[in-house]
Amino acid sequence: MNIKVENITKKYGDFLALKDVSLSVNEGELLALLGSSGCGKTTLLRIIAGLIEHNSGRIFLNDSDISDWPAQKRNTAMVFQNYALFPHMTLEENIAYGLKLRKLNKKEINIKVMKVLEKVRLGGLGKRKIQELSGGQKQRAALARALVIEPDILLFDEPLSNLDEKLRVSMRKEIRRIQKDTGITSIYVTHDQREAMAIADKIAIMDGGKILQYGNVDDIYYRPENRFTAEFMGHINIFQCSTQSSGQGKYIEFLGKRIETESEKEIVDIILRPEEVEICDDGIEAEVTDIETMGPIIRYRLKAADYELYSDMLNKSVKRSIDYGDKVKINFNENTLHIF
Ligand SMILES: Nc1ncnc2c1ncn2[C@@H]1O[C@H](COP(=O)(O)OP(=O)(O)OP(=O)(O)O)[C@@H](O)[C@H]1O
Repeated sequence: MNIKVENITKKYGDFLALKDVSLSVNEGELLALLGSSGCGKTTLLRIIAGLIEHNSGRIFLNDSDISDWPAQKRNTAMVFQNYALFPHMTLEENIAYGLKLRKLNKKEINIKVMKVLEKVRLGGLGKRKIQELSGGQKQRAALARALVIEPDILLFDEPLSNLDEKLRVSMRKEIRRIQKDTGITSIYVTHDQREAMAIADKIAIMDGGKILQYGNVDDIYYRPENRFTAEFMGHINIFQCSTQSSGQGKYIEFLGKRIETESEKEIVDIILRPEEVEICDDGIEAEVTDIETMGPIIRYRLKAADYELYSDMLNKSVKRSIDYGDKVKINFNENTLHIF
């Protein structure tokens, strides 16, 4: 199913939580809604599920306008951070619950439950009580319960926030595998940019009830359209620079390079990702003011001309040992600069 959301607005009292939000998700794709706390991610997800009403705008599944359909009719399933499982029931009973409501017979229910438990790798644990499952197993159970009803749309609301880092990484791979396997169109709410990049086909960056940028993972990371997106998607160097005019147009001078810009502004923000700043044999002089080793990557803090900036180098590509206070040469490809 394709999902299309057009010009959704949502008010809580006087507070405008969603401002004219539009987006679409293609059949079989996973869209991550990424933004910080309070930006409206959960509100949008719940509106799509039909759990809360919106003030204006339309929602389409394929070509059907479902804006006025009740939640039960939409055939969406939601996976929550707190699992929302029934603690007094066994794993099997939890998963069978939605099928019983749909009045399937016992045999059909049994087959579907067994199959989905295998899919989420919980086969053999069906008779366990929910309390007897680990955090990761509970999240698999929540996913199984969502999958078993064969939804058209899967909605994930920060499903991995309760798990520790290692489990989060393995569970997001698992969710990705299952989502690709089943081909169910999905929307995944998260505030973690690494999680979004690891799991999604497309990312929508949200802030203040608006979508600031929508695109595939590379677009969002390498071609940010605004400062917020660039800052949200990882560590950055950011500088302010004044623009100058020449006969041919406007330009900025930055670390000895003259860079043309179409910006009309007098002062622009320049963003340069640390992995684009290379310590090399030839280039701009800089002094090392701090070193942080992060396993495969070393992050150097540098002072070059009047700028402080970071360089992330692959540990194994650093040819000689570099110490605090050392003088080094740095370079960067000016095409990797983002000017806002
Ligand atoms: N029932 C409500 N009544 C009033 N305001 C609400 C209600 N629900 C949410 N809000 C407000 O709407 C805004 C968006 O909330 P929402 O839960 O959608 O954000 P979010 O991006 O999912 O944040 P989080 O990651 O913290 O869950 C927030 O400012 C929140 O305080």
